[in-house]
Amino acid sequence: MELWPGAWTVLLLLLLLLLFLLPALWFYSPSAKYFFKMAFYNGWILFLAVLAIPVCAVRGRNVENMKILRLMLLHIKYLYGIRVEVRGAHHFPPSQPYVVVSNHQSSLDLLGMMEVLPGRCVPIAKRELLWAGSAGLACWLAGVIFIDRKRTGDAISVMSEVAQTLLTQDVRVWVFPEGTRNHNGSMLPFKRGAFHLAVQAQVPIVPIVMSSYQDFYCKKERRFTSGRCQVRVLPPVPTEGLTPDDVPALADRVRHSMLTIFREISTDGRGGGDCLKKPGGVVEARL
Ligand SMILES: CCCCCC/C=C\CCCCCCCCCC(=O)SCCNC(=O)CCNC(=O)[C@H](O)C(C)(C)COP(=O)(O)OP(=O)(O)OC[C@H]1O[C@@H](n2cnc3c(N)ncnc32)[C@H](O)[C@@H]1OP(=O)(O)O
Ligand SMILES: CCCCCCCC/C=C\CCCCCCCC(=O)OC[C@@H](O)COP(=O)(O)O
Repeated sequence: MELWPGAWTVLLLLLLLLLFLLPALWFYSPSAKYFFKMAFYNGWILFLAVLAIPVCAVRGRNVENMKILRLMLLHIKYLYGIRVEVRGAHHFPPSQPYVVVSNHQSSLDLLGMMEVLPGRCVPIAKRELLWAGSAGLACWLAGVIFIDRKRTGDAISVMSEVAQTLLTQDVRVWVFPEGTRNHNGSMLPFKRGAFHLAVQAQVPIVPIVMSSYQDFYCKKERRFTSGRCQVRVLPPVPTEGLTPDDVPALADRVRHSMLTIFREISTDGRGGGDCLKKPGGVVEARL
């Protein structure tokens, strides 16, 4: 086979790029490192999902498949040198349906989530995730509940169906009540779906707080190093006897308790900030 003469030069340049430029970028450019690490994170999850799909497909769409995904994802924290410390796991009610609510900083939340995910617990996710290739299909097979955030009525009726499922099929649900990722060192106002869900099903709410990632991860600064994160499970909040009228106060109370813990367990004691590092390594808080 004859190659176009210039092709050798191109191949040689590509080889040089692989051998020297990429490692050099890795070592000397934190932004490139951030980019590679995030690309690998997503790519690795997509790859693992390809492996998980046939195994999960044997059972069809089933919440028990979430155990398989969980086991397959647990090692990722070691690849990234992230120490996840879990506290308060004894607060999970032993055998009953409940609604977990947790803060949502980034797609890295998957690491903390898999660390504590209880049995028969399904996350509620935005519908767009269903189209994330193999990851979307794996999520669907594991029973992840998808909602269309652009159609409030549809999202609410899905949540109401979930309330029925909670009771009849003994499942737990994991909701990110901020409704979107938020990495600004605080928590967004909580949307009320999770709280309506818990009140409709009359099941407890289990709040979970993941400490700020800002010591080791900041999207804005393109910074991603190794680090540690604490996942704190708070005592369950009962909803027995509450009505829809009680939902706003309930949501505020839970958010307040979570924010207090978030500030307490985030390493700079203030829950980070807008990850703006001042000279001297002090993180300026923007709460
Ligand atoms: C091995 C490889 C595996 C690879 C696979 C991948 C790996 C792992 C698998 C699992 C991991 C998956 C993890 C996925 C995480 C994804 C996280 C997300 O996608 S977060 C985004 C989606 N989640 C949410 O949005 C949840 C929080 N949102 C809400 O609760 C919202 O309220 C809503 C979505 C229900 C509606 O939102 P919106 O349209 O903005 O409307 P609101 O203003 O919030 O509400 C309008 C009024 O309606 C009231 N309301 C809300 N819910 C109910 C209800 N159920 N019943 C009755 N009324 C309800 C609400 O209170 C508002 O009224 P008001 O008078 O203003 O209070
Ligand atoms: C062939 C199609 C290829 C698509 C490639 C998509 C790449 C996605 C790869 C892996 C997915 C990893 C699963 C991570 C799960 C966490 C999801 C997540 O954190 O979603 C964000 C969502 O909560 C809030 O979204 P917004 O902040 O509102 O936005």
